[in-house]
Amino acid sequence: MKRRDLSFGDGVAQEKEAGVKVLELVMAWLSPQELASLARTCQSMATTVRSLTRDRVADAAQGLERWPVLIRNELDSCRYPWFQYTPSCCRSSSNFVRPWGGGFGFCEEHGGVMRRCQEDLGIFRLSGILSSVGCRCADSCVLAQQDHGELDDENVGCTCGYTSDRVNAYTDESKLQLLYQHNDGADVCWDDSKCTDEVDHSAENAVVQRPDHEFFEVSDEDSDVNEGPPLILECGGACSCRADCCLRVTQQGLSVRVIVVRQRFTGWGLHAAQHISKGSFVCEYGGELITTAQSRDRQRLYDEKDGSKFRCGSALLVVREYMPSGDACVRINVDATRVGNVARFINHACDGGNLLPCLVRAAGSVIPRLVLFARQDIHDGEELRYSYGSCGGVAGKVLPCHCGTPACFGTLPSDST
Ligand SMILES: C[S@@+](CC[C@H](N)C(=O)[O-])C[C@H]1O[C@@H](n2cnc3c(N)ncnc32)[C@H](O)[C@@H]1O
Repeated sequence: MKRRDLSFGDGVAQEKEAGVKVLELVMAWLSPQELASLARTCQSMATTVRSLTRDRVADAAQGLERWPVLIRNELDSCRYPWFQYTPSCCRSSSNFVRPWGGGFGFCEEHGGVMRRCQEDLGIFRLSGILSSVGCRCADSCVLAQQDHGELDDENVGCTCGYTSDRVNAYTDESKLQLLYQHNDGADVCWDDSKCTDEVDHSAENAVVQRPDHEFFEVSDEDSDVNEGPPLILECGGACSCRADCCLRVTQQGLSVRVIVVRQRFTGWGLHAAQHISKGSFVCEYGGELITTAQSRDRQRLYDEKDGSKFRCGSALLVVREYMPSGDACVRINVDATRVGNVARFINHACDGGNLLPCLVRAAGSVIPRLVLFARQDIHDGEELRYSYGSCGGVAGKVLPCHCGTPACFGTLPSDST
């Protein structure tokens, strides 16, 4: 009898047909006892596959983070979006992300998830341009001692772990130093919206991080106007310290417990599933590193498909790193729509939200990574949010903003480039 299954393409139907023929041949060969044993084996395999699938669906991180990320939808029948999980950024053609989510786990002797990722990709170890020189610390690094922003010459400590202002990026507890004293004596705060006692809620003064990008495009934009996210230099592949050194804060994947929650106006969102203290590293914005040309093509596709396949919005982020000279910037495009991590669920808030996006460049790496730190203490259950960029949408693709903050501009930021 000719079997046809109209729900599959012709190629698949032919394969199924061939499979049925093989099965018929096998059945003719086997004794009833052998057939019964084969049936039991198949049944136990099916049970294993079902439980594997269930576990993967129950864990948004597909087993690739240090703890599972639960998914909660008590609102509607919208299904959890399918995407391949990657704890960190990857090249779009890379085959290290496997359909079953397997691959690399924590691997201390090789430097943990991040270093493994970087080695697989090769792209983070390009020598030369923009890559910083690594430290020569044995085992774990020691923070450089600073007195009012001045380096103590007697105890210079590790040569990594600085901000682009040459002050320690982290405290002794590996928290981001959100407020520090510059060597001109002035207090410097990365988080402008929280520096003064009185927060200015006007839309013009809402925190402006400039998410803009291309895999590696240097352009000559005016950095007097465009301030990119703050830059941190961490230990990396060029250093001799161990993978668990205190200056690799952002290199071990998701560092706090979170949950993906379905929400009424903003689709899926990411919530804290524990108390997160101010300055803690939360996660990297993981996804496919793509070129600017690719990002434009994909954005066009996502804009067209909005309302159908990508109905909860795409997760294509453009970031610009502004050069200290002030006359050039590097554009990085990360698309977390099809390959991404938990950061793809973090929604926008016009007042800057409770997360601070920063760029981190590991010593020996060319391309910086976008990472998110808690800019304030965050309660268990609170939604995690940051500002996607300068407020206001681009003509033709204006999406309403439902952040609900007093600073709400009314529309989501979007990139026109
Ligand atoms: C990176 S995704 C964030 C996760 C997304 N909510 C989801 O369901 O996958 C960005 C998309 O989320 C939605 N979104 C994020 N913040 C929003 C906000 N404040 N108001 C309305 N929609 C928002 C928009 O559709 C946006 O294109």
